[in-house]
Amino acid sequence: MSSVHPELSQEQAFVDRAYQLLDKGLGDAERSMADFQSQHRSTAVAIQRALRVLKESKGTGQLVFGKMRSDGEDLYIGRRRVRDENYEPVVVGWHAPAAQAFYEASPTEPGDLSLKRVFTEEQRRLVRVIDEIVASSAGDASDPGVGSAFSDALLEELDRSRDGAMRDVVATIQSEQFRIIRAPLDRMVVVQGGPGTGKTVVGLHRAAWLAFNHEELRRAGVLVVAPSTTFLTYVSGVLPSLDVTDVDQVELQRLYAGEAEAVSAEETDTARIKGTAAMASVLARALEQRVGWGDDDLVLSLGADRITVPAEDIRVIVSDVSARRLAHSDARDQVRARLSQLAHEKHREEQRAAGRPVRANEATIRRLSAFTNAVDRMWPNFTPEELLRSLYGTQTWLLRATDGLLTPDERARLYRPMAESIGQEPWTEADLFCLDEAAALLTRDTVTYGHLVVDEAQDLSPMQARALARRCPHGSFTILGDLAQTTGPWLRRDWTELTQHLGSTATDLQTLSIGYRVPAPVLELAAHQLPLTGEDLVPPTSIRSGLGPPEILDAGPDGLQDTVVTVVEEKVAAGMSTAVLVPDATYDDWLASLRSADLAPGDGRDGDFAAKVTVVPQSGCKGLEFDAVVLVEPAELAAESLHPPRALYVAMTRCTQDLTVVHAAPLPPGLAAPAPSPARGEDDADVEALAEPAPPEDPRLSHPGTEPRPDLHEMVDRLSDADADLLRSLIGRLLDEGTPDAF
Ligand SMILES: Nc1ncnc2c1ncn2[C@@H]1O[C@H](COP(=O)(O)OP(=O)(O)OP(=O)(O)O)[C@@H](O)[C@H]1O
Repeated sequence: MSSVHPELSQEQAFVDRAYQLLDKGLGDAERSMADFQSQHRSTAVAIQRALRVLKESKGTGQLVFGKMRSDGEDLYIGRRRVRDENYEPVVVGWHAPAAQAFYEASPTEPGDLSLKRVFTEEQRRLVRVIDEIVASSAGDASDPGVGSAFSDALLEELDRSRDGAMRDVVATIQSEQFRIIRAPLDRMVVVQGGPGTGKTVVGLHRAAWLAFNHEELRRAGVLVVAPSTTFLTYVSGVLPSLDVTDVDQVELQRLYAGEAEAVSAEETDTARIKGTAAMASVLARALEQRVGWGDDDLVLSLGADRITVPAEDIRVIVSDVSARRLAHSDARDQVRARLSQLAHEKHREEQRAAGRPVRANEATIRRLSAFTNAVDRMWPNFTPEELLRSLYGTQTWLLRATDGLLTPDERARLYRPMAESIGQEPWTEADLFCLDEAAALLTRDTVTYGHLVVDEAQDLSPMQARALARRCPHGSFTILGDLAQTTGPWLRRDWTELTQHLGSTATDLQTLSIGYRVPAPVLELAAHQLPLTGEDLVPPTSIRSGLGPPEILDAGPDGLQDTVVTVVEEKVAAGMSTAVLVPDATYDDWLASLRSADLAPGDGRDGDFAAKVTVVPQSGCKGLEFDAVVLVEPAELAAESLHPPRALYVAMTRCTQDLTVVHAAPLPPGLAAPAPSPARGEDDADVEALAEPAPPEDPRLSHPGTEPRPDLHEMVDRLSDADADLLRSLIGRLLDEGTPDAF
């Protein structure tokens, strides 16, 4: 622990002044808002939102977290820009170009800096000031071991106790991370890194950094996609604390914005079939098969008169419109217009030939119920839910739609009788992505973004990747993941196939190899699982020592519950946030028994991480972290997993300090004894069988273009000059966005 820094009180005075300026700016902005609000409600609401974000970000502290000196000039770096009364910058925002040198400099590679100082603040009081680089040490890289490259500021930050919510790391971003954060936008950046290497924090900081520095991106939108509600809850505080308002966050399962929600589970094999890219072709073909006309002419009655449209002419309309590859509903509009035009022509010809007056125009013809029935027959209207449930529930249609694309067994897995109503359909997660694909075929009006950050991407199915690709038509993605942590049905050896489904051609693969979370002895034990996968997978290098080697406790046949409770009590007494990580099958029992032991555990399934103890199901632990983890009955956990060594590797790498394994059943391989040497393992055959090459582009499945979103600046343009000026200055103060200068 560092002693009190000689310049602490001087730095405290600076921090005090920065807060005073910020408080004053906020007060002024709030007063101006009050005047403004009554006149322009919608704009005022948007600004209110920005104001709230600003207040929240201030609440997290660390308004000023660093200082650097270059050529004798000092520059303070903070969570956001602060200006003085004369509008001169006092603190540079972390995302501004001027702050770059702060992040690029490290103790071993100081660059032009003669001082890099990092502050830790609590409730506006500086509790620590650490000099990472000082003139005398700058450039001294005589000890290039792993430890020397990491500053005390980083190590102290990593040692801070976890409180169930991910924090931003603006004060201690490392140079290898910063390079990824500001990597070019015009390609897909894939970040591969083991557990705890900072992929999630890097992804979130990149989203904020890009939104701040690229106005066109703010207009087009930035979206962060999280793998689950639990995970989203865990990370949701980071972006607001980074002073960004223009980044949306959503769970993968909520991308589909239609009526259906996933309410049922299904067998992995069925989910896998629904996730293959072949399913996109099945849906496109299924829809095509509902389009057409038979051999009978269309006869419309107009009082005593008849209009006859020959079958042959109707089939020409269908094939012409089909050839245009429009969205199904747009095509239907065209079919309807062409059919009414043709029917009107036939009516005119027939009436003229019979010497009778023309009785109807096109609009009248379109109102005839026989006409609407005919359009429905040749080009039926569907919602995505109607299409998918009728396809699943109609054996003959399924047979035709899947012929040559799926095996009979795969087809049989898709069949399910229709529920009584759409609202009662047992939709599953995999169904949601089939519905999303169907929606794109039907209307192509998906909301799109300029950039997507996708976390835990190793588990994506091709159909999920396609849903993401539709939302990011320019292919500007940040893909975060770890191939070693795949726990679903999509095992992959590399990222190529997935990036193809995401529709990107230019890909930049970045690797993170430093482990910031898991203590080295814990990582060492967890890494015994890697050879068991049969893959050549390498764990990260941990920079933490934690509280020593993991403990493995044999609780005996009747002692499991008592042992777990005792261990949890010890960890909580030591002040550690503790997860009890259990097999899914016994989750409810463990929640109940820890409740009855008066431990007041949070329910990890609901993202309830505020309690000191949280029960977490193994299927929902990915991406999370706690000070201490008590891993219960690993053999059971392995037995219910698709890829046992990978599931154990994920579960064992959730702690920042301490891992205890408690078991009554015999331990699984790798925990009981050293793992066998790398060889073809149990997952190996699966990898080859399951990685699915991207199919050639199917012309029926094109992706939509970008729709720019209106933003605050556009709203301003619609106001009168005086209001616009007032508002511009407000936005400048509140959002600090679109900064023309380097600060
Ligand atoms: N530069 C940094 N400064 C401080 N803390 C950091 C830094 N980088 C990473 N961390 C911390 O390390 C921990 C792990 O980071 P993160 O969750 O982003 O890793 P991950 O690679 O996404 O892990 P997983 O693969 O398990 O999802 C977090 O607590 C994060 O705040």
